[in-house]
Amino acid sequence: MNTLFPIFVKAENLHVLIVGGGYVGLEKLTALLANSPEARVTLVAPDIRDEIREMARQFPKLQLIQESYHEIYLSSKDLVIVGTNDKAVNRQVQSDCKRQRILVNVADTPELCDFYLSSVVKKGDLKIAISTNGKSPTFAKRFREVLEDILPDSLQETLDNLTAIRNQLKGDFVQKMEKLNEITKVLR
Ligand SMILES: C[C@@]1(CC(=O)O)c2cc3[nH]c(cc4nc(cc5[nH]c(cc(n2)[C@H]1CCC(=O)O)[C@@](C)(CC(=O)O)[C@@H]5CCC(=O)O)C(CC(=O)O)=C4CCC(=O)O)c(CCC(=O)O)c3CC(=O)O
Ligand SMILES: NC(=O)C1=CN([C@@H]2O[C@H](COP(=O)(O)OP(=O)(O)OC[C@H]3O[C@@H](n4cnc5c(N)ncnc54)[C@H](O)[C@@H]3O)[C@@H](O)[C@H]2O)C=CC1
Repeated sequence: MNTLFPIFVKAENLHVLIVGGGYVGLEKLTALLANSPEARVTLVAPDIRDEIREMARQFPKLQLIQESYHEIYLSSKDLVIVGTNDKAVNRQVQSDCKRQRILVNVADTPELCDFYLSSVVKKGDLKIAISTNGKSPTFAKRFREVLEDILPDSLQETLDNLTAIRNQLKGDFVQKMEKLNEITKVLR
């Protein structure tokens, strides 16, 4: 059974810690900032890839710390993503996070994750997150590409029109809901 509960997080309201500055750190950082460029992110690692240093120049809320992980860096963090090449460090970060009740993702170790990153389809304001319950991230990536191809760019216009109608509708909640359900029947 797939028991994952999907939510959409306002990452700009959070302070995220990324532990590890290699390929995995870069991948997760890119995924985070592509969706939430205003998120406050601290990345800690003794070796930090040049691409990450370049990103720090573009994203003022990204702070780099060239040090090894220490529990002190969990202070005032809401969410942690760890992907170092040292399994003992990854496990240490995970157990420190659990003790402090901070949600943690250990990039290549599903059993240590409180949450997974998803493949993300974006068409204007529409955002679809895809997960395979950890079964095949590659399938999630391919399915994202399929959805990106078939969703028309005009979708944003539809959403804008529906927002305008939504804002103009009079009546109580139930009346508005009925009207919007009626108008959107053509989408089925
Ligand atoms: C459980 C999860 C935890 C997490 O990392 O959050 C996880 C775990 C693992 N990934 C592994 C490998 C790969 N991951 C990717 C890609 C992505 N992985 C992502 C998410 C997740 N990966 C979470 C589950 C998501 C779900 O529920 O479906 C995506 C969707 C989001 C993102 O990371 O941003 C992003 C695609 C973004 C996009 O393009 O849309 C590729 C393909 C590629 O990079 O081209 C490969 C290589 C091919 C392959 O193995 O499939 C391995 C094996 C490591 C090893 O062999 O050592 C593990 C560990 C394991 O499975 O045991
Ligand atoms: N690169 C990939 O696509 C994938 C990698 N993996 C695994 O994920 C792990 C990380 O991979 P990469 O990012 O490619 O490795 P990498 O070698 O490019 O980077 C490792 C990073 O971890 C940091 N690090 C090491 N000890 C640390 C500590 N004590 N505190 C903080 N940071 C520390 C290093 O400074 C470096 O920035 C590896 O074990 C790899 O086997 C798994 C799946 C895919």
